[in-house]
Amino acid sequence: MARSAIGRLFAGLRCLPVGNTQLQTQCSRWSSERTGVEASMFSHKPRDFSLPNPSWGEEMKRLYKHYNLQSEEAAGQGEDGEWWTRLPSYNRSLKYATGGVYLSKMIQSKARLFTRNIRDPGAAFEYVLFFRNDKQRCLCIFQAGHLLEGPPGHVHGGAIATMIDTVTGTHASLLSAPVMTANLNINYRSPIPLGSTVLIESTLDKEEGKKKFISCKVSSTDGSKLHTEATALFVSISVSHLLRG
Ligand SMILES: CCCCCCCCCC(=O)SCCNC(=O)CCNC(=O)[C@H](O)C(C)(C)COP(=O)(O)OP(=O)(O)OC[C@H]1O[C@@H](n2cnc3c(N)ncnc32)[C@H](O)[C@@H]1OP(=O)(O)O
Repeated sequence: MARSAIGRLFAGLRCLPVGNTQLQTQCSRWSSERTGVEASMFSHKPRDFSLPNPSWGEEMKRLYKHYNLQSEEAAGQGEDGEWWTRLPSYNRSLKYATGGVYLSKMIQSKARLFTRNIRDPGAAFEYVLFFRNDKQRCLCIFQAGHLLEGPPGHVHGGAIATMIDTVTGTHASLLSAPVMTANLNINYRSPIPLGSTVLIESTLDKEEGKKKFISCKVSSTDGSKLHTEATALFVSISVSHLLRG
């Protein structure tokens, strides 16, 4: 019972991140044809955290416009060429799941995505993710807020790791969800000033069965400074993997 409810939830969630109105509409339709559980998932309009807010600095806004424009132009151009599509981003995914070792009522009602759980705009993780149409690359514009301080005036290494895991994990999920991070190797090359905007780019290196190898780099927005490099391994899991405890 619990497994099938969560399986349906994952199927629904795979539709959610794709910033494609047609696909979302199809998913909504698909869901409403099934049980009321999925229908209720789409009956409200959750907040999309990757839309501009007043905390965004000039560089964040400029880059957002740049990549968003590519999506809009591509939409009018058909299937040819390369373009980026923005991914919407929500702060919860478990609300309607039932049962399971971890899915107590408390968790169902209070679970929030780690990077989206601070309401104060600009205080922590401000980011927007785009994926390229061939899904070989993802790109994230990230503005690091004052709550992410590590060394004075600079971003905490754990916060950087969180963003790398988020970008590469989202990338792997786009290829085949659900996945979990099996391995993450990070080299910190130069500190990231607090409040600055950086680019996080992930590239699919190879796929081997259940494994996806993804590399990632964090750099200044003009590309002149490499802040961080990483490689990550994601392994596809069955939904029952999350229920084992
Ligand atoms: C929409 C919102 C998106 C937000 C994105 C956020 C992304 C965040 C992602 C995470 O942070 S996940 C949380 C952190 N990760 C974990 O807690 C994972 C804990 N580890 C596990 O659950 C399991 O170890 C794991 C799922 C990774 C693997 O277990 P399995 O039993 O499924 O795999 P198995 O042991 O059968 O290994 C499968 C393959 O992977 C390889 N492998 C597994 N773990 C490895 C490892 N650590 N290093 C290298 N290789 C590894 C393993 O050798 C094997 O290779 P081969 O197929 O070639 O034989």
